[in-house]
Amino acid sequence: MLSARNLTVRRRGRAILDGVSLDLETAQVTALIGPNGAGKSTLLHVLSGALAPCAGEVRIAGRPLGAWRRADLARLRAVMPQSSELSFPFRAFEVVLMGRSAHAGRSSEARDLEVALAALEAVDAGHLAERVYPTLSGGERQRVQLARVLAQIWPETTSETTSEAAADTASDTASDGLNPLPSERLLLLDEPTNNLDLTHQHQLMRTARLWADRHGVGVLAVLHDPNLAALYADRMVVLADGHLAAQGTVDEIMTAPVIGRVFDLAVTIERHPTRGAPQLMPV
Ligand SMILES: Nc1ncnc2c1ncn2[C@@H]1O[C@H](COP(=O)(O)OP(=O)(O)OP(=O)(O)O)[C@@H](O)[C@H]1O
Repeated sequence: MLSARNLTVRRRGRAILDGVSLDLETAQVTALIGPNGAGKSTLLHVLSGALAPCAGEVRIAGRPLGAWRRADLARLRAVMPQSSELSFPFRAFEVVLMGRSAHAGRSSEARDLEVALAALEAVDAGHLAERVYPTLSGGERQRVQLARVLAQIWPETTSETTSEAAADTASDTASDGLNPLPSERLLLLDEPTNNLDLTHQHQLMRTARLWADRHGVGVLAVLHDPNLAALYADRMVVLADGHLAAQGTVDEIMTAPVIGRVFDLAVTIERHPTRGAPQLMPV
């Protein structure tokens, strides 16, 4: 779905991303982990097209990022940045409706509202719909922002209005009218669990998992908690000092040598008692 090759970004003469290559597959959740300053947000900016790399290339569905029309790209992949400040007194549902702007001319106002409200329900924020966004808590805002990106890539074939949306995603047509858009979608999430309480952290990751499994969405999430990542992700990509330190399945990455080397932390790995996923403990 997405392939990135040899991405390099330099700032002040320093490579903050240095020759990073990765692939994101449909229907998979990939966790991007690494120490502070490793380059995770920078990589997400480059993958989303918000930042042009000094070298390297990103392709989505085989097409270079720059060759996509903005509106087509916006219906294919949604990006949740690390923070989204809004000073205007928008109501929460209006913030979520912003995610529907990519569908202008293709979707009715009624359908957009239906999707926005369903997306809020999907992140346990239906009760916040009428609240004024700047008055929400950090975690409440975070859930509204997640609803916004879900609304942006919401499956279009059904009028399903629950968090378990449609079982099948529509094929769509690019605005050049020639090439069908791939039916799969991408979600790029930068530290989506910031400010979320324990319950909502797990709920967010369950939502990411559900969208990967049910709708074939490829999810990349920057996460600071490897244990949370290991419970929900298929793969982990580890950045350290701008370099790709490791990538692989959760079992390949959640090992004492890899985690110890990257985070400079001695750990032991245990299995989750019921789910079997590897969980690390500092020693
Ligand atoms: N515009 C910039 N100018 C100079 N340095 C920058 C700029 N943007 C980022 N950096 C530096 O690049 C490095 C990577 O930053 P980035 O925000 O991508 O890291 P991160 O892995 O997301 O960190 P964190 O986990 O702390 O959020 C950091 O050392 C940061 O200070």
